[in-house]
Amino acid sequence: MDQEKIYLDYNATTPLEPDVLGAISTALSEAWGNPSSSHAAGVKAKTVIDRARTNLATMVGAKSSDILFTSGGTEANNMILQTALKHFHLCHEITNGTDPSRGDNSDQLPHFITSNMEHDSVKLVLENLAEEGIASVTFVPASQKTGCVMKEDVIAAVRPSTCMISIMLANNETGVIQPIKEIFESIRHINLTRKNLPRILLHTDAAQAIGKMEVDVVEMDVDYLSIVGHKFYGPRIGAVFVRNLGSKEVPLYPMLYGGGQERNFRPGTENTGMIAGLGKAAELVVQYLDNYSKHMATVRDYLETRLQDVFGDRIHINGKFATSERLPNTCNVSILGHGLFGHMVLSHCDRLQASVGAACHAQNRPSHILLAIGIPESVARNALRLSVGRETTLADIDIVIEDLKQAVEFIENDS
Ligand SMILES: O=C(O)CC[SeH]
Repeated sequence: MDQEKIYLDYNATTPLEPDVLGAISTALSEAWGNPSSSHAAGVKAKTVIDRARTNLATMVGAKSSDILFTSGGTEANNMILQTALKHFHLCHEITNGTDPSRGDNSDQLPHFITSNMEHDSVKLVLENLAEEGIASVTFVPASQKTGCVMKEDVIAAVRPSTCMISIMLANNETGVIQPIKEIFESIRHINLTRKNLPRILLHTDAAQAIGKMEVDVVEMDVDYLSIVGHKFYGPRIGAVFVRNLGSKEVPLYPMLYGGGQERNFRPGTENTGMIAGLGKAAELVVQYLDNYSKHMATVRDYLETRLQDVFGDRIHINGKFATSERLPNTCNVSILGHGLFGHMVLSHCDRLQASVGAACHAQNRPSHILLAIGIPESVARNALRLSVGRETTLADIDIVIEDLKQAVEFIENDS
């Protein structure tokens, strides 16, 4: 009989909390009206949506009028990046000629600054804009001493045509938390001194951070923030925070045109059921974040202790830096040894369900994110990304450790 699987891939996706499922089911059965309709059925649906919007705003310290629902994180990130591109062209004269110090026309194009560790829904958007000659992009390498993008390196990358800085709040593979508040604070000072130049807009993708650590848009002083429901036990839709949405200072341009929903920023008849679920997931984070993060940290730390107990100095924790913070639930670990490739070890585990890196990346080659923070290829290709959840127990970890032990022994005896 198949033994119960132990899921340690919560950074890839999470199950719905039962209360979230209940909220979705109730909304689908009782608030099915068109939220734009003025009759009772429509008003009922709109009320559900407004309550969800308020819960999301509370979760990130925002005004509810600054929250917009999207189909997910990919749409949120694309919308924000495309907004910066359009805003550059709509609002700023492009300086003629070139900057001699650069010897090219890169200052004629909107310039983006990001890190070399972003999720593909930021990385590939910017890579494509650069390849098509529509924008110029600086991918600031993370420090190999901290796993973080350094403020000084971001500042050094700023040029007159810089229109946006987009850096994720916490990395999905290593869990390393980026110094967003510090970086954006320094850029705001630069914005104050820039005359007749594009104001540098500030975005962070908070997909992996929400539900695991405090996320406060006022404290971080961001202009935009991306929210992804299925990373914090919510449904697979998302939302964006836009500071003072509708103001000229922080613009937002629609990628879709239609019936005027979401104040014309994101038209399309609202997905009331999923929005209700997202709102409930946010409500639970507001209520229980401290418990969630403490529990996950306890379990993750126990996991790393047990790994070291069993595998000793063959264990390399990828993304653990003395001066950087990590998400409480993430352990990126390599078991050193010939043939112990991450995907091989996982394929010989009977009970563990995890990944070697981002679910949307190939699982049979070293992660570019680990290589980017200086993990040697021989270590990176043995990486396992283990991410614990709200329900993960110490007993689960004991099972996982035994599973990994037998998988490693099998591979080594077989080689
Ligand atoms: O697995 C992840 O890290 C996110 C989905 Se590509």
